[in-house]
Amino acid sequence: MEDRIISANLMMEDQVEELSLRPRYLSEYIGQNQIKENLKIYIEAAKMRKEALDHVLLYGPPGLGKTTLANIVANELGVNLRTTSGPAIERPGDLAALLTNLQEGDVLFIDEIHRLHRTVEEVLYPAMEDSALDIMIGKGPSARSVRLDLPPFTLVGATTRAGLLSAPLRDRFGIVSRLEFYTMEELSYIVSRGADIFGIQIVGDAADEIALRSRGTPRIANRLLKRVRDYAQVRGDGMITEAVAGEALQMLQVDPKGLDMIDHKMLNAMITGFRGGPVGLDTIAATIGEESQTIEDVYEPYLLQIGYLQRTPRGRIVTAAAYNHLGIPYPEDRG
Ligand SMILES: Nc1ncnc2c1ncn2[C@@H]1O[C@H](COP(=O)(O)OP(=O)(O)OP(=O)(O)O)[C@@H](O)[C@H]1O
Ligand SMILES: [Mg+2]
Repeated sequence: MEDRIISANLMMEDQVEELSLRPRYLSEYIGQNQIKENLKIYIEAAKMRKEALDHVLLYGPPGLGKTTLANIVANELGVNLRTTSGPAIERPGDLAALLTNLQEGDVLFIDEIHRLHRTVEEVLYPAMEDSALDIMIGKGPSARSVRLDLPPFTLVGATTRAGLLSAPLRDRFGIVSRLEFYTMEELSYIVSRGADIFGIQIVGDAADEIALRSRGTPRIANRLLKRVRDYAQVRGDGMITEAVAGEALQMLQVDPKGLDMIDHKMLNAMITGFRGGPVGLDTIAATIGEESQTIEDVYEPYLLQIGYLQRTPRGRIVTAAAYNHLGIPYPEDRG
């Protein structure tokens, strides 16, 4: 995948700054109000009962705040957080080692949990359900399974693709939350908060302008803010005015809806090559030279959300709204 300014994926340079921008408590976490409200109650109840919080599954497109929430859950509970990811756990023994090192009430965060190996996943079932670990001792006919007790813990799983989770795994999460794209107002607030943390001045209209182009995604809002900050420092006096923000965003080739070159390429290819669809995902992918999975996880969710694309059983369709945005006449015979 190309590195693009509005990519919701993490680039190296961002990782350090992400740490400083990342909210640490629910009170600093903007938006996702329903999820916050629920978590607040569950966390408080678990603390009152002095029990581990039920297992939590967080899912949604990249950059919406899953990792951030996992950290917050541990902070709010006042417990340790162990972080790992699906592909990082190669063998069942690796997971067993992680689990036996947990202290009572700890949070184990498994990112990209849909990528757990099957054999590893099976270790999780008794761990999640009974706080137990089944270990095989010996080999061949004399092999037997021994059950070890684990301290009660909370598993927080994150994934961009809940659909790929096996049913037995999904069913073992007591709390399942889908993160939604953020509203303009929320993103504008996130931008202003970021500017505060960076110690730069930004006018409200400029924050709105950045929010508008952030594809409902805090990670993109923060990244655009940083690029605009650079521009303001070099071309202006450091203050982010509406004019400075406008010029900087223009230079970044992100259009007023937050669409970039790749979105344009994809929509244009579907319109010129396939009369706007329906086109199968794999065909789109081949036409623009991207992977189907990247399109499905990263590019498409926002286009679906703003109603520029539609999913049908026969493939994706470009909507009239998208034609309109691109300034291309909508074919009359399509009603
Ligand atoms: N609710 C929020 N309020 C303020 N900032 C946020 C919020 N959610 C996310 N952010 C910011 O966006 C950045 C990206 O969030 P995070 O890493 O949690 O996303 P993610 O869902 O885990 O993404 P991925 O799927 O790529 O792992 C964070 O570093 C943080 O600065
Ligand atoms: Mg993450």
